[in-house]
Amino acid sequence: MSNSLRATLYQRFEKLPGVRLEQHGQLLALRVENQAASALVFLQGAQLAHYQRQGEHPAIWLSPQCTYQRGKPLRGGVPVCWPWFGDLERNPAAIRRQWRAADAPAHGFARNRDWRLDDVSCPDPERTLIDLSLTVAATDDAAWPLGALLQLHIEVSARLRIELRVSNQAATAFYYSGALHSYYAVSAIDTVRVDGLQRLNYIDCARDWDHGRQHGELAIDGETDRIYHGAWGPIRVIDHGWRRVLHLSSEGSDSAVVWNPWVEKSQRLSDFADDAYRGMLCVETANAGEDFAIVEPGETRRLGFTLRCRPL
Ligand SMILES: O=P(O)(O)OC[C@H]1O[C@@H](O)[C@H](O)[C@@H](O)[C@@H]1O
Repeated sequence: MSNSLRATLYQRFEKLPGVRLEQHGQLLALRVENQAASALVFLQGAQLAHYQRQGEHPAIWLSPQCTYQRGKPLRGGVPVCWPWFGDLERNPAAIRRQWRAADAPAHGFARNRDWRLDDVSCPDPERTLIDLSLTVAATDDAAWPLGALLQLHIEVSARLRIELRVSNQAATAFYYSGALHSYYAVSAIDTVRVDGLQRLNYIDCARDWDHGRQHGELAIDGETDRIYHGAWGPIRVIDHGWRRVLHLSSEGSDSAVVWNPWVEKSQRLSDFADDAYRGMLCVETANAGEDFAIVEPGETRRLGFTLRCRPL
């Protein structure tokens, strides 16, 4: 980012109450604090890295081992996965065909790019609104030669709301899958149960993409990597250790991904301590598996979630 752009951002936003720009390693971030909550959002990937209600435990988990490098997504927070979810090879042919380069980064390229910070506003002492965007122009991106505008709206208040809007700005329709890949902070993974997935069918990505069906609340007691289909209703992460419920409701999503790497995969993951799996759980608001989207020219699609933290 050029110095003049950086200076403009400081000039525009640092005078707002509770708003500060911060440099973390090579990355620029926006810290906001209001009477209800605090948050940290990186311009790279429009990645929220922290959200905590005043006086409570953090709701979002971020690895203390992050190295804050350009082009490398942070381990934790809410990475924006787009225009494909996970391994490109596991996506429908219509999505695979749109990528023209040899190497396909896991979870797409949006989380590695610099987004624009379009606006920050503080409509009242308990609410801060943040808007970021990323333009992918057909003409300057040979690897993904389509035209898209991505806009991410974040509300930091007593609740956390994140909405991704995907608009088609070109003459050709495109397909995508993706996710708001939330890493939630939990007291201890063995005291956590996930409610709201009962009777849903899932793809078990950790067990050869086998198919399964959820019976009862989900307890995490081994590597878990599942795409649940038909996950329209609210999902509750019940944390008995912190006596807290993370209540999630989603928009524009028919699928939810639940991921915890457990013992062995933790040892292989970048920027992740061997025992970090105990303090986090990903419940991702997704368009994944058979739930993918097509965007016609001029159309806009949305993917979003609202997080409410409630006492148990
Ligand atoms: O290490 P990454 O690319 O951030 O991905 C982390 C995980 O993200 C999850 O969404 C996937 O289901 C997992 O398979 C993957 O391991």
